[in-house]
Amino acid sequence: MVTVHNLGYPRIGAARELKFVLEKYWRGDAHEQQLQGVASELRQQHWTHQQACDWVPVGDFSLYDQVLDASVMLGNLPARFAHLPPTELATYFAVARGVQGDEAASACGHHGGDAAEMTKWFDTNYHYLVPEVSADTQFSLNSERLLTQLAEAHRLGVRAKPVILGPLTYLWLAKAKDGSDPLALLDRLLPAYQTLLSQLADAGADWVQIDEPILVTELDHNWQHAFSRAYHGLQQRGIRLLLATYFGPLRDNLQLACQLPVAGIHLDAVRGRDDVPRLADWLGDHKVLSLGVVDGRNIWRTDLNATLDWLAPIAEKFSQRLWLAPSCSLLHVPVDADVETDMDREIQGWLAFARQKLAELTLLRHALNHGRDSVAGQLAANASAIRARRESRRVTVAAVQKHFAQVDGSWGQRASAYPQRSEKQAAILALPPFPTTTIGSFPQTADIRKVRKQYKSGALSEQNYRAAMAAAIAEAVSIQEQLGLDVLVHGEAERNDMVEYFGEQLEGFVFSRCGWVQSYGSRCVKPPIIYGDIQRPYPMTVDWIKYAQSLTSKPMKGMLTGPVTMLNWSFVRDDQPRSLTCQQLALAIRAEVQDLERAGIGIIQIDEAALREGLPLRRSEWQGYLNWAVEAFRVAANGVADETQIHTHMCYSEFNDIIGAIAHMDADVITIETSRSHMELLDVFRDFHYPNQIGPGVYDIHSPAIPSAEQMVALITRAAQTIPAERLWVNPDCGLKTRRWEEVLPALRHMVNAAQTLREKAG
Ligand SMILES: CN1c2c(nc(N)[nH]c2=O)NC[C@@H]1CNc1ccc(C(=O)N[C@@H](CCC(=O)N[C@@H](CCC(=O)N[C@@H](CCC(=O)O)C(=O)O)C(=O)O)C(=O)O)cc1
Ligand SMILES: N[C@@H](CCS)C(=O)O
Ligand SMILES: [Zn+2]
Repeated sequence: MVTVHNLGYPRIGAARELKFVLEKYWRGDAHEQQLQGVASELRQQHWTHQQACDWVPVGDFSLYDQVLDASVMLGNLPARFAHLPPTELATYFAVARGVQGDEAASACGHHGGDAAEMTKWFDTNYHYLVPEVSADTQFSLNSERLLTQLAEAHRLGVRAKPVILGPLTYLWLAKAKDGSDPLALLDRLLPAYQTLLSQLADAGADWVQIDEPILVTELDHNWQHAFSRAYHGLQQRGIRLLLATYFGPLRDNLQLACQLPVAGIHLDAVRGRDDVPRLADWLGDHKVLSLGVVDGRNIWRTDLNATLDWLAPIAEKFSQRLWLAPSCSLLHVPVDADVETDMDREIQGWLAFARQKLAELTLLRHALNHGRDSVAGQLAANASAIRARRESRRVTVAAVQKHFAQVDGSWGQRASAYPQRSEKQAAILALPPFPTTTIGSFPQTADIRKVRKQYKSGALSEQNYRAAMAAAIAEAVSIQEQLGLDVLVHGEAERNDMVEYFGEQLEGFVFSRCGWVQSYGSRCVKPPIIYGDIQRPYPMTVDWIKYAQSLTSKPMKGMLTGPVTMLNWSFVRDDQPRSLTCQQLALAIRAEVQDLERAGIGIIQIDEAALREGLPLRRSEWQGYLNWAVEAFRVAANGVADETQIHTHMCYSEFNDIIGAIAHMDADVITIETSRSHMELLDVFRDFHYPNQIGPGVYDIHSPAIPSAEQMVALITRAAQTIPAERLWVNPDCGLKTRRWEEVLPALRHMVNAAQTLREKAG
């Protein structure tokens, strides 16, 4: 008998209940009790959604982030919060969001309240809070949260499988500020895990899922050895460990994984299917083989008949030792496709969100345990949905294919090299030294979002909606003129999201109404769905940018999202290589770039905020990705005359390994995140002799703190020691959409003053 289990469930709520109560709580409009009440209701609801599973994850629910939960459980909070009670909610949110202003002064000392660093969870658009460690770190177990949730689940009759982050992955995710090696802390960490497992056994847990996704990355000998050592130390009477790996194949770590003394192994059989024969051979006679056969990273229905054909011999061999699951936690997909009644019916029929994915798994279980005939009707319905998608005439568009066939190497090439282009651009733009600009978005105020909601629900006419957006743009332009910025932006008021906005206007995309996916904390994104060939039926931004330009004599930057970021932040069709879909996106963006140029816009920014996160988890595969990703950017950007200045923006701070690819993008100007690293990041640009212009961020937009002009002068002075001053721009780290005007106005005023000071100093 095959078993079905789940690795993790979306926790934000189908109607984003958790987001709304969290934000209420943070505003002081809800008590802790109310927050915990909603959280508990959500857990119950989610367990109900999963009740058909034989094992249901418990402990995957988090009020903010599962890695922060692990840090709290292991008693490892950043030292600057050490004086706060470690298990209190106020401490938890202080680490997640920082403690500001007066609160910081009283609670944490002058600058002690900075939030923990946030970064991408593997190759997803989810962000976790980075554990901070040092050579002195000590761990002490606080398992109350997990044990309470386990008791709650048991009370409700849930067949609970506690989920914990494994010790190696925890240390791998951690950053040591003192330069020490986090792996050296393993011996200090393991006793906490041993005690935890024994407590879980006492609390009646049978299986424990222990997540070690780093097993799908290239691990050196030290880490591989540490796995053996750790797991030999974690054997515990009365508890069976299911070692969960996901986001890729095990490959060179497969043998290691098979040799670990655990009771079962979960493999992502969507991305790691080629591993299955070896895993099945090497696993041994007693271990459970859990196969993630339903894609937890995408929203397409699974081809159940093909999956059954493939699974049948494995089920025969493993019998009750075969478990089925999604490939990874369902955190990365929305909750329910059935509520998407506004969506094109045909395409809705091709989709499976979290609830539908679990239903697919139980159907597979039924077919394997009781024969396919017992679910013949449902399997036939699945087959017809799969066939409908495969044969749909809406997926392939002849005009796109024809356009695509015309692309040759010249499309990615500017007419002249950077030195010639920059002279021409400088002559036209006549910008001062240290030109100031911003990254694109201005605060998305509650008013702006409310107006959009009214428009989308039909309560506001298109004319009135556009008038409201025009007013917001005009205000943003006027504010920038008053501030004295050199290159202006329109502020992106009309955009719900930098990816969704463009997807909504392109053919080949569909949109969900409620398909929210958590990005971090209470923040969510609604990734567009790419189902077919992509075309741009009409210009997407030209009217707004032209309007903004008409309000000022200063240069107005056109503002676009690049093809690689569009791809990486969407749910992408799985019937052709991602590189091909990316090229189609590139052609659509290229057409927009050329239309902006024709409309007289002389500076165009193409954001590639997600270029780096698309890097495969294994380094050996990086170059292949970078080749097509950079070429897609070049095709999008380089169809313009030398006089048009192309900017790109990347809001992350790790360029060391990809600087060659960044240089090959050949944008005239790149704006990057640097303020937190105090410009250290620029060393790599210097060492590489990066030739083009750079705008290193001088204002950390993730913090509500308002940097002074002096701080910004110091940062740019530091930057000028690394990069020639004539190639430096002055700008924030990223867009300002999540900030409030009260923070943005003084910060930008200081930024303009800082540039002025630098110009005076330079004489
Ligand atoms: C730069 N980042 C982005 C990533 N991915 C993207 N796709 N986009 C990004 O910008 N990944 C990396 C980072 C992640 N960072 C963020 C930052 C901020 C958010 C965020 O603020 N998300 C919003 C939702 C944004 C949105 O789509 N808004 C819509 C709908 C607004 C809405 O919810 N309206 C309410 C009613 C509001 C009212 O009445 O006042 C409703 O419909 O009920 C819009 O503006 O129209 C969030 O709130 O979570 C995400 C990732
Ligand atoms: N232009 C976008 C980039 C974010 S990465 C913004 O300013 O919000
Ligand atoms: Zn950014």
